[in-house]
Amino acid sequence: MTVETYKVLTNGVQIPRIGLGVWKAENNEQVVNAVKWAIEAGYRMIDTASVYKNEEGVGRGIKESGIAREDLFVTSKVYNDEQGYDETLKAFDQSLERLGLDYLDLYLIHWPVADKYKETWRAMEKLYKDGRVRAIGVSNFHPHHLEDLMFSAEIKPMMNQVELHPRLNQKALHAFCQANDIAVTAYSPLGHGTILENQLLQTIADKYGKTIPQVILRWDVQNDVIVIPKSVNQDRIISNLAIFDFELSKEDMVAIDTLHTGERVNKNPDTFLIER
Ligand SMILES: NC(=O)C1=CN([C@@H]2O[C@H](COP(=O)(O)OP(=O)(O)OC[C@H]3O[C@@H](n4cnc5c(N)ncnc54)[C@H](OP(=O)(O)O)[C@@H]3O)[C@@H](O)[C@H]2O)C=CC1
Ligand SMILES: O=C1CO[C@H](CO)[C@@H](O)[C@@H]1O
Repeated sequence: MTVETYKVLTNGVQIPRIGLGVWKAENNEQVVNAVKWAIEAGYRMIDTASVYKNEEGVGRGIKESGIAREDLFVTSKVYNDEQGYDETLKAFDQSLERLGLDYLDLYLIHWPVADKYKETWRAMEKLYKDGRVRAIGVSNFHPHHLEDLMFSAEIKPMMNQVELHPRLNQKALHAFCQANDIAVTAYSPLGHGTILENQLLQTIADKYGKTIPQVILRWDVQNDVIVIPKSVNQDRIISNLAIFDFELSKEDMVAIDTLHTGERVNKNPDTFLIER
């Protein structure tokens, strides 16, 4: 199975299959270097968020890399305390300013804040219609949130970014998204660094002469899931991208599916916002 390095979103926009995640790359110097190393290695997508407090570093990394803006796909997100119509428009401007960019490729509602996400979505639609962002979507939305949002939305979300890794394979959510033309991005694809040792994954990795992270990331792209592994280490940044030169067999894909336990490393969208 050949996998293109880009996926086409429902509105025709091309999104790279793999990008660099930068959550917890909080020190600006660290994020600047990670972004530059990633672009140098061939990454064409960076995933940040206002709450990561590193958009300025991401912007500097992009600028110092010398890459043409149109060759890069930049995602950011509106956080929970920034939601609402006017608040979202303002948060978007602030993200752009910190990034030093004049448009985003993808803007996401970070979490489904129950009493706010519909209003927030109207602002996302405005930003999209005004040409300030090339695609809009959500993150941490369960099917019931998506159904509720789509019921009143003028423009359907083009992306749902969710926690997804071998221990939480999100099969039902993915099927729901595919049926509704919503692409899926796996965040914490390496379980936030907790799925780096496993006998089954090691056996599969050895068979292909690859590492466990490469096997997991390849499993994602073969499942038509976009991935955004985070690393601030140059060797690991380079190695995580080396997933387009091998193919997992159907048997190995199914074997990886058996690792599902339903365990999360992040919060459950149904309870997180109640705690907020
Ligand atoms: N929408 C949302 O709510 C969320 C979105 N995200 C996004 O997803 C991205 C990725 O998720 P994240 O939770 O950061 O975790 P990941 O699953 O990407 O794991 C990152 C951890 O794995 C380590 N690592 C990365 N590559 C390798 C490798 N090849 N070998 C060994 N260790 C490795 C990193 O360390 P090191 O840096 O030292 O290499 C880091 O500790 C985030 O950075 C963020 O952009 C994440 C959480 C929530
Ligand atoms: O992307 C994420 C990482 O940081 C945030 C703040 O802790 C989380 O809420 C979110 O899921």
